[in-house]
Amino acid sequence: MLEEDMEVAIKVVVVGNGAVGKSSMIQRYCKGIFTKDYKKTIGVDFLERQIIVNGEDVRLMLWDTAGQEEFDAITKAYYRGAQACVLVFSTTDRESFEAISSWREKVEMEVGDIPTVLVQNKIDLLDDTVIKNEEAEGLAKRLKLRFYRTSVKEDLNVNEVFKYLADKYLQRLKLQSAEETEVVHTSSNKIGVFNTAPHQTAGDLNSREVINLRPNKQRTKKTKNPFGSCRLL
Ligand SMILES: Nc1nc2c(ncn2[C@@H]2O[C@H](COP(=O)(O)OP(=O)(O)OP(=O)(O)O)[C@@H](O)[C@H]2O)c(=O)[nH]1
Repeated sequence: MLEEDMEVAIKVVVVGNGAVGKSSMIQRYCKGIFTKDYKKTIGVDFLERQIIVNGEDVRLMLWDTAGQEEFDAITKAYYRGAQACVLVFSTTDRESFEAISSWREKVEMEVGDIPTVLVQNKIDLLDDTVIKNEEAEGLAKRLKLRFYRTSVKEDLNVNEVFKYLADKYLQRLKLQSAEETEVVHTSSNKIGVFNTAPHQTAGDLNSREVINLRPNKQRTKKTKNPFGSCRLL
């Protein structure tokens, strides 16, 4: 259990070629709607949703980045600080599948290794697929990523994608907390050893053994408003 009355906020970037369904996926997840119209994302957009994962309040901030290369310079800046990533390609767009590795590199260059998931969207159009199942699964294996097939249109597997990422992020956070506790524990043992030197004062010890407690989690105060779970900012 993490601290009470605190909620974990996770910045998630959704990336992939144009028209694969990134905006639609975020809209489906945060607003529960799907539209057939294609409106190219200019730069970056963001929506958020609060969920409970393993008893923890989690606020997912979903950043919708433009898939068109012309916006690359703008979108890259928004990867900074991202804590999880969704890589999306479309069942009916071969190029979007082949571009996945380069999208991953772009994100990794900015934020390193963060919880990431590979998503094949538009599986309602499987009859027109241009990517074999083995190819998609092979890519996921090569990149060591969990793989989901979604249809934003039919609302298939969208919730699962974000739940998995939140869960994975929380696991890392807990592991990190445990490691920090371990560091404090080890240092305090060392202070005990120093105590055997008769002329040392507490001040001396503190100046030698500095214990760094880093608030390394991005958290916000818990919102009590039950209607605040989905907002357009
Ligand atoms: N059949 C089908 N169409 C979908 C699905 N998801 C999205 N679409 C359609 O695909 C088109 C592109 O969707 P967007 O969400 O705008 O794509 P995007 O990836 O955000 O595109 P950019 O903003 O250019 O990066 C729209 O016409 C959507 O209605 C799906 O699961 N199935």
